[in-house]
Amino acid sequence: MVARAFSASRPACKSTVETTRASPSSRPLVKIVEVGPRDGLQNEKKMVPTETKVALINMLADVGLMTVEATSFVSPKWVPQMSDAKQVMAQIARRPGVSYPVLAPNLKGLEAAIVAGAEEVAIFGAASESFSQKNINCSIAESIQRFEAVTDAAKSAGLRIRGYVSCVAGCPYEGRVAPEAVAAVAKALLDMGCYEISLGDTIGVGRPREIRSMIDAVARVVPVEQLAIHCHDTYGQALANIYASLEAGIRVVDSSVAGLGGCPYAKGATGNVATEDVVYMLEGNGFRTGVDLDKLARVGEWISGELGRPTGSRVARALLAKGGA
Ligand SMILES: CC(C)(COP(=O)([O-])OP(=O)([O-])OC[C@H]1O[C@@H](n2cnc3c(N)ncnc32)[C@H](O)[C@@H]1OP(=O)([O-])[O-])[C@@H](O)C(=O)NCCC(=O)NCCSC(=O)C[C@@](C)(O)CC(=O)[O-]
Repeated sequence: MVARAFSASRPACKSTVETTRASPSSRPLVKIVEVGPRDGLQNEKKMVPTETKVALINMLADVGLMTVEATSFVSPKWVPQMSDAKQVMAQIARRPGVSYPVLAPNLKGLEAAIVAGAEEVAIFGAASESFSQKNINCSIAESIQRFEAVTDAAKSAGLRIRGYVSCVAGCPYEGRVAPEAVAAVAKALLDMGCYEISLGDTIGVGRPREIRSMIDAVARVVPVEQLAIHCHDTYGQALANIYASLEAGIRVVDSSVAGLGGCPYAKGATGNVATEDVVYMLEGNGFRTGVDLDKLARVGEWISGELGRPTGSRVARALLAKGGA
C-alpha cells in the first residue's frame, strides 16, 4: 500500500503523494507537544508523587520530544493534583533544546511560574461561556482581560506564550460550538502575543468534517502556521481529526503519552489522543517527529503501571504484545 502524505507547503489542501521510504530529513516535521504530565495527570484523583511526575517528564524529554508541558500554576483548590508545580519545576532535568511550558491562568500563576524558572507559559480560554465559567470562574470577555494582563507581564519578563481555546467542537454544557466563536477567541489570543494557538476538542466530540470547518474558520483570522490541534479521544475520533488537521495545514499536534488524562470540568471526557498512536500515524504518512516510538511506548507502559492501569495507547499495546517496544 502506498502511504499518502502531505506537501510540506501550506495550506496543504492539494496534498502530494510521497512514500514512507523518503529519507527522514526530507520529510516535513510535525511538532508534538506532549501534554501528559499536565493534561494527563491533572485529573488523577490520587496524588501522584512529585518524583513520579519528575521522572515522567525527564523520560519524555529523553525519547526525542522537544516540548513537554510540565505542570500548571493554578489554584490548588481547583486542581489539587497540580499543587506541587513549584517542586516539579525545581526538580526536572531541563534537557537543552527542550521546552517545558506551564499553564498560568492569572498573574498569581504567572508570578509563581517565573519564580520557578518557567520560560514558556500557556493561557487557556474557551469558546463556550459555560465552560469558561466552570474552568476558570469568569466569562470569556473577563478571561480576555485577565489574559491581557498575563501576556503583558509575560512579554516583559521575556517569556514565550502559548494560547489554548477549549471546546472548539462542542461544550459539555452547551452542546455545539460555532466555529466563529472559536475564531474570535483564537484571534484575541493571537493579538495579545501568543505565538501559537492550540485548538482543543476538550470532550472529543468533533468529527473530521466538523474539525476541518472549524480550522478553516479559524485560519481566516489566525495563520495556520500558528495553530495546533489538541484532541481528546472520548468518541474515538482523535486520529481522524488530526489527519483532517494535517490536511488543513496544521503541523503541531498536542498529545499525551499512554493517552493519559481527562478534564476536571468535562465529565466523562477521556484522555488526549495517545502520543504513541500519533507518532505511529505520522511516521507512516510521510512526516517525521523525532520521537523514538519504542522508547516512548516503554515510558507509557511505565507511567500506566505507576497509575495502576494498562496503557491507553493501542499502538503501544500492539508493540508490547509482539515484544517490539
Ligand atoms: C483561574 C482560577 C484561579 C480562578 O479561581 P478563583 O476562585 O476565581 O480565583 P481567586 O482569584 O478568587 O482566588 C481564589 C483562591 O485561589 C488562589 N489562587 C488564585 N489563582 C491562583 C494561582 N494561579 N495559583 C495558586 N493559587 C491561586 C487565591 O490566592 C485564592 O486563595 P485563598 O485566598 O482562597 O486562599 C481557578 O479557576 C483555577 O485555578 N482554574 C484552573 C482550572 C484548570 O486548571 N483546569 C484545567 C486546565 S484547562 C484544560 O485542561 C483544557 C486544555 C488546556 O487542556 C485544552 C482542552 O483540552 O480543551
